[in-house]
Amino acid sequence: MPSLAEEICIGNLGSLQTLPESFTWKLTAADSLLRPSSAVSFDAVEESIPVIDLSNPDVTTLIGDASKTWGAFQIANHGISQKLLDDIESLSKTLFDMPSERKLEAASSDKGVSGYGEPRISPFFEKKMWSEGFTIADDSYRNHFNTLWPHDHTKYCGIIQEYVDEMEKLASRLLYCILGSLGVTVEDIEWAHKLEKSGSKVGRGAIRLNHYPVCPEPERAMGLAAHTDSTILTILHQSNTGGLQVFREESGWVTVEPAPGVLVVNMGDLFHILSNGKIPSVVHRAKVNHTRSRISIAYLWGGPAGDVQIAPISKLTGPAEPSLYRSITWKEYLQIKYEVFDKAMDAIRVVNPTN
Ligand SMILES: C=C1C[C@]23C[C@H]1CC[C@H]2[C@@]12CCC[C@@](C)(C(=O)O1)[C@H]2[C@@H]3C(=O)O
Ligand SMILES: O=C(O)CCC(=O)C(=O)O
Ligand SMILES: [Fe+2]
Repeated sequence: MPSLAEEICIGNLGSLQTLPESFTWKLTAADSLLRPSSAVSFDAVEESIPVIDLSNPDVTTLIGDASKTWGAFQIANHGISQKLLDDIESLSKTLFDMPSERKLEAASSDKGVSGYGEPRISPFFEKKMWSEGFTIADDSYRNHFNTLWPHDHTKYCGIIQEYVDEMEKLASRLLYCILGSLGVTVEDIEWAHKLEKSGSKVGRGAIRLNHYPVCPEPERAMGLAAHTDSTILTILHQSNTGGLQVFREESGWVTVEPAPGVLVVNMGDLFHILSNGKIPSVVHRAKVNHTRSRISIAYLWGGPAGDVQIAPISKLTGPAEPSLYRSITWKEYLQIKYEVFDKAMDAIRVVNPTN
């Protein structure tokens, strides 16, 4: 008979019959570091973020409006095949269905972010989150996949490779579209111009496979705590079970209902910097479920590879609108974020903005 302490392991949360104290969220300001006002409730309001058809001739206006008001939207007719979405979802299922000990063999090392484990934001919260996941941030996933699937790793690595290629193309297409709505062209940003010319083969992103097991007391638990993504933008595929909520000051928490083949797009902190504050980075979280486990796959896009500086676009700054943030590389931003978390944007804000 294992002791209670042994039973509570992130790899087998789904087998627990009661919610341990360490997983019970009280929704005080400490549970929602980014927007204390968002801590007030577990409930969501009856509103929804727009679904935008990418083949609509008004796509630029629609996407521009949604990213400015919500910092998030959903997309249909995005060109990602249903087969690829199904493939990566079943890869995730196969992984999370493994016994805890097997999954832990692919655990991320202390130094690395890649591999199996808790969400990266966990250390900033008092309570534990009801989820497990696998992060792909560099090529080390190939070794992990070798350990997890000695016979099938080539097939699974192929799916990841294809997913990364397709998502990178889609992410840059969305960037160009949102820039267009701000009256900016790719030529206005040196790195974006290079990216466009190279057919977006020089960008950088990460994938996070998230699994939220069934939970005995979903009302008091949290799958993934309120956060913003440290990206330019994130493209999220959620399985047919919902759980994602986005926060808007005017509305409160809004549930993003899953629909077949529809992807969610979130604006991240780097887009906020790039747009000199015109595009909000959306605060979002994942709730859990009593009867159904849930999988989501996030493609976190950081834009340019290498040590390229991301700065407010000069066309969007001027005497009346001074640059609000200093320039920063993605790597540097991630370092700051995982030192000071909710204060990361303040840490790079220009104190007395002049031009
Ligand atoms: C490239 C990134 C972006 C990371 C950190 C690193 C690898 C994993 C990403 C996520 C994925 C899950 C949510 C998040 C908030 C987390 O805990 O890990 C993300 C975080 C961020 O957007 O800050
Ligand atoms: O599971 C979800 O719906 C949200 C996941 C998420 O926010 C992330 O991976 O960054
Ligand atoms: Fe996120």
